Amino acid sequence: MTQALIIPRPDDWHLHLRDGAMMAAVLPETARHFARAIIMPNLVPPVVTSGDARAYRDRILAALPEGMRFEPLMTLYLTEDTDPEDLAFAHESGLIRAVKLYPAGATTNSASGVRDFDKVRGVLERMAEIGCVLCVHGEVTQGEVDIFDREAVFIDTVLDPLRRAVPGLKVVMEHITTREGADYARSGGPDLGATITTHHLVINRNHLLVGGIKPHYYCLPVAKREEHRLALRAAATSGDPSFFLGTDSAPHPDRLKEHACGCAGCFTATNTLSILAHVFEEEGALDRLAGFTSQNGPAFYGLPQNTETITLRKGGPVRYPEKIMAGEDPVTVFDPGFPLHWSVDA
Ligand SMILES: NC(=O)N[C@@H](CC(=O)O)C(=O)O
Ligand SMILES: [Zn+2]
Ligand SMILES: [Zn+2]
Repeated sequence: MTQALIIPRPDDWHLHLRDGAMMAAVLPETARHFARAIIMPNLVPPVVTSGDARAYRDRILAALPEGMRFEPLMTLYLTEDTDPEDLAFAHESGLIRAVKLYPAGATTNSASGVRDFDKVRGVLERMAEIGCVLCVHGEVTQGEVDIFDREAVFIDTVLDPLRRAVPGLKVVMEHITTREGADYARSGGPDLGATITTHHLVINRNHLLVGGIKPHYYCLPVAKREEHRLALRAAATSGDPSFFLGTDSAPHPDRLKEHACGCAGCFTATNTLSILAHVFEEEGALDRLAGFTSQNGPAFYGLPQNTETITLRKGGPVRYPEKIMAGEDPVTVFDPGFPLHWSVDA
């Protein structure tokens, strides 16, 4: 018996498209299934001004294959020098939907991020006034804080004080990886949301480290203990509108992942929906998949839900490529470690 599930066309509320040949390779992988995505601004150099965002949006649209539709929802990379007037202009004109906060040095291409939070207070207050969402990479960067504790410490020492200092600011905790993250997001009221990635619903830190290091499972925030993975699964499948999908699909060439100092990022765009259907079915929550992938995100961002639908169908094993090519560079597709049976109708 084949089982089918029709859901509104999903959106991805946290996506890395990169630029150039990599963008050309990965953009169709997302546009095939997703209507819109929040596009991360951590290019080198980063997307800082409205001019940068407009030029990047135009490059994305130019790279979109004939016949595919996709709406990039642009973001600005918050720096200590961000001009609040330029930001407000970009937001009011509909060019950007959010601003991204990277603590300096926290993750891939975050060197221009924020060191001194007092320096961005004025910009954050302006954002609260105009209703612009702040997306946050929530990890502290102090060398003395253990990498597995960096998210929980960030919540207590940075995020909570920041939200108290700037009431009314809409914040998305990006790619939460801990029970503490899920609990904080759940208790934060309507101005606080959290994205959860596909891979953090599937892997814990054992998958990364036991039996040999698996560079394609290395991402930031790093996968935590099993109890945290289970807390994320409970949150994602709970139906709570605070939680929505942000795949954080983050492609890197294999030569930089399989390296003595491998880059952080899992490339999941290709098989994300098949994996999510599998996870939600395992949790007995297929009826809540649409909320997570297609409804809670637009509601948080104040955007309409997509009117088109996609059909997921359960059948024989789903085939997907082990790697895709970005120019001459192979990029490994995330391997969930189990066969997938849910496919998306073309
Ligand atoms: N998630 C990751 O491990 N990497 C992201 C950056 C980020 O989202 O932190 C990337 O740009 O590669
Ligand atoms: Zn991040
Ligand atoms: Zn990311």
